[in-house]
Amino acid sequence: MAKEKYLETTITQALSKIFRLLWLDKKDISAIYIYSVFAGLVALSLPLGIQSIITFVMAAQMSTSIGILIAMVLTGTFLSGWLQVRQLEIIEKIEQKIFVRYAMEYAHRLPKLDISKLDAYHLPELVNRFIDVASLQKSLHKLLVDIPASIIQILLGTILLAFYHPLFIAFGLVLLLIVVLIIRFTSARGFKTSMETSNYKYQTLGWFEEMARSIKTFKYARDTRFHLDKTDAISTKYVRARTEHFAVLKVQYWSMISFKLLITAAMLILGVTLLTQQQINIGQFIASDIVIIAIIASVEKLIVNMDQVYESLTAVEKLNKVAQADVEHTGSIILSPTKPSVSISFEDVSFAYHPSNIQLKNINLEVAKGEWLLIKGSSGAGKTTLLRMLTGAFQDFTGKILIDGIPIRNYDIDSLRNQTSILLGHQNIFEGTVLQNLSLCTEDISLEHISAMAKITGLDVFIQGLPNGYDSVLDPVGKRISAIIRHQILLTRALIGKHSLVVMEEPFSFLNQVQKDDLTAKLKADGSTVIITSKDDYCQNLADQTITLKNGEISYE
Ligand SMILES: Nc1ncnc2c1ncn2[C@@H]1O[C@H](COP(=O)(O)OP(=O)(O)OP(=O)(O)O)[C@@H](O)[C@H]1O
Repeated sequence: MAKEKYLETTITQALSKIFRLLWLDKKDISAIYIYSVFAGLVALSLPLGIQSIITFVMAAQMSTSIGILIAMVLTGTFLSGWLQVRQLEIIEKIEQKIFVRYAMEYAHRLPKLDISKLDAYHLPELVNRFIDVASLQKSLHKLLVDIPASIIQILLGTILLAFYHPLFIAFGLVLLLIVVLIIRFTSARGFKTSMETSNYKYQTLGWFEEMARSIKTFKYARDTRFHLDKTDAISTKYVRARTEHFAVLKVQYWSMISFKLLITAAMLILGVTLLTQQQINIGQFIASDIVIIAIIASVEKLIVNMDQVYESLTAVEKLNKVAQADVEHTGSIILSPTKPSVSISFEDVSFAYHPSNIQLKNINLEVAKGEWLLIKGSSGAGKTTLLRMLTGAFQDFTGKILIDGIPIRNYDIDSLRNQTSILLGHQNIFEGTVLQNLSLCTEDISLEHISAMAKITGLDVFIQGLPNGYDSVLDPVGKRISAIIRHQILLTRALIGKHSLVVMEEPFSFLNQVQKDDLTAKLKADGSTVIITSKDDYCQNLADQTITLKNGEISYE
């Protein structure tokens, strides 16, 4: 499991990321705030209306004005409810958009991720970060509605109190300043601990995924506690991180509670003093109390929603781990689809996955158009690495790799891969129908072409035996199919389309003599340049050249 690298992100950077995300919906969000201000004002009209009603009642002035005031208070209540529903509608729309935006970003970016930079990660584990869309959606409501509404309510309430006596506002502002300072100085730590908590959450999830993936290993293992011990170790770290996070939240909660206590005490004492000194009347006293209660309710809302701020910042950070991960480099030259073959040359090429361990050393080779190159070598010699270089997967090699005399880095990577028939051990079957697995729903591929390729590899017999033929659904990773069928599916997939270059790892394994001959005949007829690895003696006489790799170097022994 790769260690999370995002602990270094500061809260300011995280805030700017969430700001950039929300900026996309700035119109909707502005509407929410406009509604918030209106809702705040309407809510405050309530105490003013009640104050007037009490003044009328105290003065024993039962007139039609009371009826109008009551109607106004009721209208205000209805209006604030309506504004709330409008806000909810907008938030719902933004939440839906965020889901779709991230889903599309993940789908678009995943196949383009820079594999060389993500080597340390297990991608199926990495994409677990998508579940943070739900955390973001959940906290978004608090972030956009509840928290701003509370802040607006507190500010407006404090301003309104100033109309009763200027002392109210001075006191309120000092308290607000204290709260702001406490949040300012504790939030960086709060974000850091929130990120740590989240890291351990994903480690737990990643570990369960790993256990599930290799379930048979654990099932058939001798009496072991390894799975429990490891889970226990991660859970302990999670609990420790969470306790630290909660400690930060507690400081913030207590500062809010102190604010609440102080404002209640001060306002009540001040109110009673002003009332007894007859500086305010009973109606003003009751109204100011209603405002104070509203402020306290808002402070309480802030307290309970405090952790949601961290949750949303952390969620965006996690989601961006894939949504903003580096994508692979691509050039601008389109490899023409009309070329039947290409020439390949490696000039003094060296490559290392990690600087300390060079996998390919000073490779020099020339493959003319339409030629076959067979690469041999023992396990770990660098055969697959050499083939992968031709797919444009790695860019940070030294030396030159030229395709038709043009550096491979200059080619548009999609056009290069469209013209290359690729069969590598890293490819796999995904959960979908046989047809989807073969064609990946490429539009310009006919079923006749697909079945012709399936006939060459011998896959047609398997498909004909399936109850739903091409529409039969395969398990993830092709779990319930045999190794030969798996190979035939991947080989057929690689053959589909028109290619000027064929890059294949062990294409002939599992095939019977007829299938081998059919495959050879097809590749020879196409006239493509073919670069393959094979342990099969069958290939010996097919290739125009054969090289043997030994520890990443061409061996001339
Ligand atoms: N993604 C990777 N990150 C780091 N090292 C890697 C990676 N892929 C392969 N290697 C290492 O590079 C070396 C060459 O591996 P490669 O897969 O190219 O050999 P190979 O000749 O194809 O072996 P095999 O026949 O077993 O597939 C090995 O030491 C391997 O451990």
